[in-house]
Amino acid sequence: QTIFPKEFQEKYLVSRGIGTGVCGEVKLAFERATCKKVAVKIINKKNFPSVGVSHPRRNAEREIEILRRIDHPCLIKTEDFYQTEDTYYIVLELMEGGELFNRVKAGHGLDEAVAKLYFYQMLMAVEYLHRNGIIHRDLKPENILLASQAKTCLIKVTDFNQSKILEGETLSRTLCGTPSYLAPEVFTHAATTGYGPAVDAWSLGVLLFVCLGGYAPFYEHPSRPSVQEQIIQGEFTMVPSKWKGISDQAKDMVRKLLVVDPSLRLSITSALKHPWLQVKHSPLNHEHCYLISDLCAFQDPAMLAQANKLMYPPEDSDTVTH
Ligand SMILES: CCC/C(=N\NC(=N)N)c1ccc(NC(=O)c2cc3cc(OC)ccc3[nH]2)cc1
Repeated sequence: QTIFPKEFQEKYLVSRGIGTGVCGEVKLAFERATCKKVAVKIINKKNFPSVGVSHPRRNAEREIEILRRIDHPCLIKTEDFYQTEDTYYIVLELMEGGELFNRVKAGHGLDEAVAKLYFYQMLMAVEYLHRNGIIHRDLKPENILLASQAKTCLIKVTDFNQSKILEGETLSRTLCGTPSYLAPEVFTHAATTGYGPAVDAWSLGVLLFVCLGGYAPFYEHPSRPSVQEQIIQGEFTMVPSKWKGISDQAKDMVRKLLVVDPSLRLSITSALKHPWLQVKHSPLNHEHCYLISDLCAFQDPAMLAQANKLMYPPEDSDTVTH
């Protein structure tokens, strides 16, 4: 049973567990003064053995640093923060819709229009992270939270435990000197240990595949190669019965993201320009439009124009809207 710091107890009344993760649990809590519902993520500093490269405490400190830096409508926001010598207590806005994982595990995919609305928001969130020198590296349905039970809702990306901050400063300091003695990889993979932002594009491809198809592209099966082998080969199947109602543009988006060679893989910015997201006949209804416009209000005007194009077909009468 988790014990909470006294000052935490004074401000919040903790209720039941609402989600579990590998590195701790999430509890529902009420702010006593306002009765406002919040989520509390409890991260035990010591609960992983200190094995492997990523030292748990450094991971947690990096995550806290990332949480402080980010501000985007599709990224989780922290409201309060407490720690004891062995546990972090992070108070977050409550995402009433829970994890995307529970929406898609039912075995069939989401409506294409809903998958598009969620995917578009994930792309905007990840594009913002990359623009701020952060690679998520652990995008999966458990880390996509839904704001409400409604199908058309805001989503937020969470869990920066595996995230990496591109060491821009060390790289720029390295490049101040005379470059003539620097090895080629300092320029190509210097900022990350072989990880580029493209890893997030691959994960978004897997996420989109699961949202549309209702099953994973790479999965354990006795008669199939290992999951790792399937991924390295980029081997996946769009089972006709599961994908028959899905548009060719949606399938094309998935295929261009699930490309093994990161230099050939669709980038996040290119994905935002893909025809599937430029539709004039978007089947999304008007409530999405405001949602997307509100979301994009945080972006630069170009993004807002982009979102409105997605939602509001041009005025000219000859545009066919299905
Ligand atoms: C600031 C911590 C970021 C984080 N994880 N970080 C980590 N694992 N290191 C994290 C991970 C999971 C969550 N989950 C939630 O907020 C959440 C709300 C919720 C509501 C539900 O039903 C209403 C069901 C599951 C839920 N998870 C929030 C944050």
